[in-house]
Amino acid sequence: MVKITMVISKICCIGAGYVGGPTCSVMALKCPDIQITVVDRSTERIAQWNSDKLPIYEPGLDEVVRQCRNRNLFFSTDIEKAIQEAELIFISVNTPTKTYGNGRGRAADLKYVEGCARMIAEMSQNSKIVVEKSTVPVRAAESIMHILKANHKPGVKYDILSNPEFLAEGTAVEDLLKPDRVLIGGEQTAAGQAAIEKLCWVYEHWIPKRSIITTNTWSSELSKLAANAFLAQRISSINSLSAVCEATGADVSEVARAVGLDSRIGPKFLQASVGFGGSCFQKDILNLVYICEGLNLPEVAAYWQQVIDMNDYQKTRFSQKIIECLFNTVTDKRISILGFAFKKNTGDTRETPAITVCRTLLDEGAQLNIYDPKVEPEQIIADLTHPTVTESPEHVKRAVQIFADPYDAVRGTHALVVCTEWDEFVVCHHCRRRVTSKPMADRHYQHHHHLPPHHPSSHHEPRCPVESNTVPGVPFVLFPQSLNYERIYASMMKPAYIFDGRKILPHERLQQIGFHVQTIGKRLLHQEPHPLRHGAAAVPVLHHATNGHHGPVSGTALNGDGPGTQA
Ligand SMILES: NC(=O)C1=CN([C@@H]2O[C@H](COP(=O)(O)OP(=O)(O)OC[C@H]3O[C@@H](n4cnc5c(N)ncnc54)[C@H](O)[C@@H]3O)[C@@H](O)[C@H]2O)C=CC1
Ligand SMILES: O=C(O)[C@H]1O[C@H](OP(=O)(O)OP(=O)(O)OC[C@H]2O[C@@H](n3ccc(=O)[nH]c3=O)[C@H](O)[C@@H]2O)[C@H](O)[C@@H](O)[C@@H]1O
Repeated sequence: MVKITMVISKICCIGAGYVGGPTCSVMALKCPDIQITVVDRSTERIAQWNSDKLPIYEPGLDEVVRQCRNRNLFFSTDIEKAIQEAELIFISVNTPTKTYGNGRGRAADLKYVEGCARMIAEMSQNSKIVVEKSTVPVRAAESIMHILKANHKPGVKYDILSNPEFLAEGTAVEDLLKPDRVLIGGEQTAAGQAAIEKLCWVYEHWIPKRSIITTNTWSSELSKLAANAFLAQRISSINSLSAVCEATGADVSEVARAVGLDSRIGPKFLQASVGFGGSCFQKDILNLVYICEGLNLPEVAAYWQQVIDMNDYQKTRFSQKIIECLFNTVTDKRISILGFAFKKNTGDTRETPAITVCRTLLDEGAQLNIYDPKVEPEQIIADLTHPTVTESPEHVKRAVQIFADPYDAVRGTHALVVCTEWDEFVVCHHCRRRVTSKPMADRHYQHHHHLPPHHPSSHHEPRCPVESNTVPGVPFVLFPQSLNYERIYASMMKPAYIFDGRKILPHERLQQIGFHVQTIGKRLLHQEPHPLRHGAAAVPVLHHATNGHHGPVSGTALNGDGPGTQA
């Protein structure tokens, strides 16, 4: 190994997005001896990074930025200055799926990465280590090197490293502080190894050496695509089984638990859902498929394509189920969508499955009330009026209403659809603890049954002793808001439907309230007896009117989920 004679004192990161911003913030926090400047050509984005309202929502990020900003962390649009001063430059720009020309709809669009390479070549006056942080096709570093070498200047030398990012949105700060591994790929030459050592030195400020692994450049680039493909494949695998569960009476959570307890398989990423979203899984797998086709490996391409196809199937299947259960028509029905982000704890909506659900319902003539705690209303409208989603943006604007309060969103609607697993949808509205299972829901209900609903300003918040005694070690977490499904039920049209696209709600409890419940990977056919109400009948009896009645009343027993659902 080559000995390091110089450490890095100035870093520049091109791209102040979901990766560049959090990555450099945590790096600045942990490396106070390094000055880090994050640049972007978007003046608006940089202004937001320099303001009190950051352009992205990530738990814990505000605090990190507050500590480092204008100390050793800077956000700027002066790209030239930052490039010139830096010894090491991260390229952290977007690499979306191409929407034009060769490889349209599949290949990664490298025009922004190439743009960075050209800027670096033009502006640099001394040697640089250039680090691919963006997710790129395998051998992209070669193209970057071609551009840099073709614009050779005397005395200016470049080393290219691949250092893909594995953070997940919603847990970015946590992931960056304690990554499973940091991966650095470089050329197997003395100069390449020296560059690797320097980047290792930066990470070693806070990451144990054993967690920093080094490979050749191509392995590093491919490992990033492979990791995302494996993760997405697990979701598609469990989602494929969720369809089998619904058809047979198995419960996908039980299957996932049983399978995940095999230490060779492990429990993570086996949560069945309406489908995966996010800016990367689909784009990176499409890119992998495209690469395989280019390498004349059609069988390999088809194998990975199936992960995407299964995800599309799952999103469509869930959307169609909503329509079927609502008597095969949603025309002029108002439906509330709870959660629009592609996962909880982020305001990001890129490739969110909520778009597919909303588009399907809008195409069928439904009207939508949408609530998400973190997504900006303009973003929802922009997503749903995008040309790839609708040919009639004016119709969408008329049919969609965005709400800042979930109770306002559900009022008067025929159905409620959970598209994002936000914690506030699943905490006890009395004690604000997470309610995830039927026994837990029942304990909460028994304990709080006669208590008045919690008032946010109350200093005497009722605590649930049952829960705190039965789950030792579970941290007490307060959420700013929490949903009261009895109140929701009372305000909805009847029969009131819940479609839980995340399998997070306490379904039997909701059935007890009177809801018709449908979820992923579990058949919920029978309304169960209500053990907690005086003189409850063996089967709750629902009035089958469309409006006006706020709870189980005498009438015709509906033993199932209404016409149109599978038996
Ligand atoms: N979003 C995520 O959670 C993760 C993303 N990645 C990868 O990281 C890369 C970046 O992703 P995001 O941060 O989500 O993208 P983003 O779209 O949030 O941010 C990219 C930023 O780069 C800027 N930019 C583009 N070209 C530029 C140029 N020539 N000069 C200056 N600024 C320029 C854009 O204005 C934008 O602000 C992608 O390759 C993605 O696949 C990797 C891991 C996680
Ligand atoms: O390259 C990237 O962009 C990143 O992509 C994912 O991170 P992210 O997309 O932010 O979030 P995930 O937690 O992976 O969730 C992706 C989607 O899968 C869904 N999901 C996840 C897990 C699960 O068990 N079931 C499931 O449906 C989520 O709800 C979400 O819609 C990877 O987890 C990161 O390691 C990677 O760096």
